[in-house]
Amino acid sequence: MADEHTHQAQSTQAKDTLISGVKHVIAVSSGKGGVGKSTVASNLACALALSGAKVGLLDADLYGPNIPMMMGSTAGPEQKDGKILPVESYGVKLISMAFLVPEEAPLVWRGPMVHQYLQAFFRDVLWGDLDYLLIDLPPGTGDVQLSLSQMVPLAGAVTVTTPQEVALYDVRKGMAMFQKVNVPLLGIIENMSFFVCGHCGERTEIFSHGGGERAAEKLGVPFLGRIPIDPAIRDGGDSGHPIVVAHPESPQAAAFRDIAQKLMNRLGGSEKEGASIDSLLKKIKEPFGKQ
Ligand SMILES: Nc1ncnc2c1ncn2[C@@H]1O[C@H](COP(=O)(O)OP(=O)(O)OP(=O)(O)O)[C@@H](O)[C@H]1O
Repeated sequence: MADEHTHQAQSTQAKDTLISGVKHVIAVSSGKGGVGKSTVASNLACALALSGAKVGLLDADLYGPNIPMMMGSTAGPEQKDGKILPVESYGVKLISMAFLVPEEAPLVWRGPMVHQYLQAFFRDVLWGDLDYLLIDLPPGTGDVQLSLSQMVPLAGAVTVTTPQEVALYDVRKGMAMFQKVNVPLLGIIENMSFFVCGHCGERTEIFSHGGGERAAEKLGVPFLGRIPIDPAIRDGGDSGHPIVVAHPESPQAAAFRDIAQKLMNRLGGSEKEGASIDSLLKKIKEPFGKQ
C-alpha cells in the first residue's frame, strides 16, 4: 500500500514537472474520425490566442497530423540548445508529428513508440509559459489517450461530435474512458450541426438535430455549443487560414469564440470577455500580418 502511494506521488510529481509552465492542458477528442476535431482545435486555439491568452497547440494525432496544414505552417520547427522551438502561427505555438517525418512516410506506431513521442513533445519542446495547451488527439480511445492521461495533468477533455446517433455512441465510449482515468469532462462541442443555404437561407440538419446537447445532458457534462457545416470553415482548414482569423466577423467565427470563452470561464481564465470585432480585426492584421 505504502509502495502504491509512493508510486502515485512520484508519478503526480513527474506529471507536474513535465510541462511546468503550462496552466491548463486541454485534450480535444472525438469518438469518431472526420467529425472536425482538428478544425475545432485549430479554431479554438486561435480564438483563445485572440482573447489575449498564451496558447499552444500540440498535434498528437500521430496517425494523421493535419494541424500544420490547417494552421498554415508547413515550415518545420527550429532547434535551440538541443530543444525544439515550437512553430508560431496566428499567435499559437504549434508542434506536430507532421513537422518531424517526411510527408509521404507511413505513420505506423506501436504503443511504446507512441509513449516516447508524446513524452518528447512535452519534454523536448520549449513551450515556455502558456495559459492553455490544446492537444489534438487521434479519434477514438487508444494508446495516445491513455499515455497522455498518465503523462501530464489534464485540466480536462472536450469532445467534438456530429449530432447523429452513430457518432454519439462513440462519444459515450470516449467520455467513459476519460472518466475511468480521472480526466475531467469539460464538455461536448457539436460540429456540422446544420447547414444554411447561401442562396435561399434554408436551414438543413444534415446529420440530424440536437444529439450533442442530448448526450451532454445524459452524461451530465456541459454542452459548449454548436458549429454549422459551412464551406468557409472547410476552406479555412484547407488553405491554412482558420475561419476565426480569416473571417472574424462571421457567425461561424463567433460560434468558435463563444465556445472558447465558455472554456476560459470554466477554467477560471482571466482573458477579456467579448472583445469587439474591430479590436479582433486589428489584432489579426497587426501581429499576424506576416503570415
Ligand atoms: N463545420 C465544418 N464545416 C465544413 N467543413 C468542416 C467543418 N468541420 C470540419 N470540416 C471539414 O471536414 C473535414 C474533416 O475535418 P477534421 O480533419 O477537422 O476532422 P477530424 O475529426 O480531426 O478528423 P480525423 O481526426 O479523423 O483526422 C475537413 O476537410 C474539414 O475542413
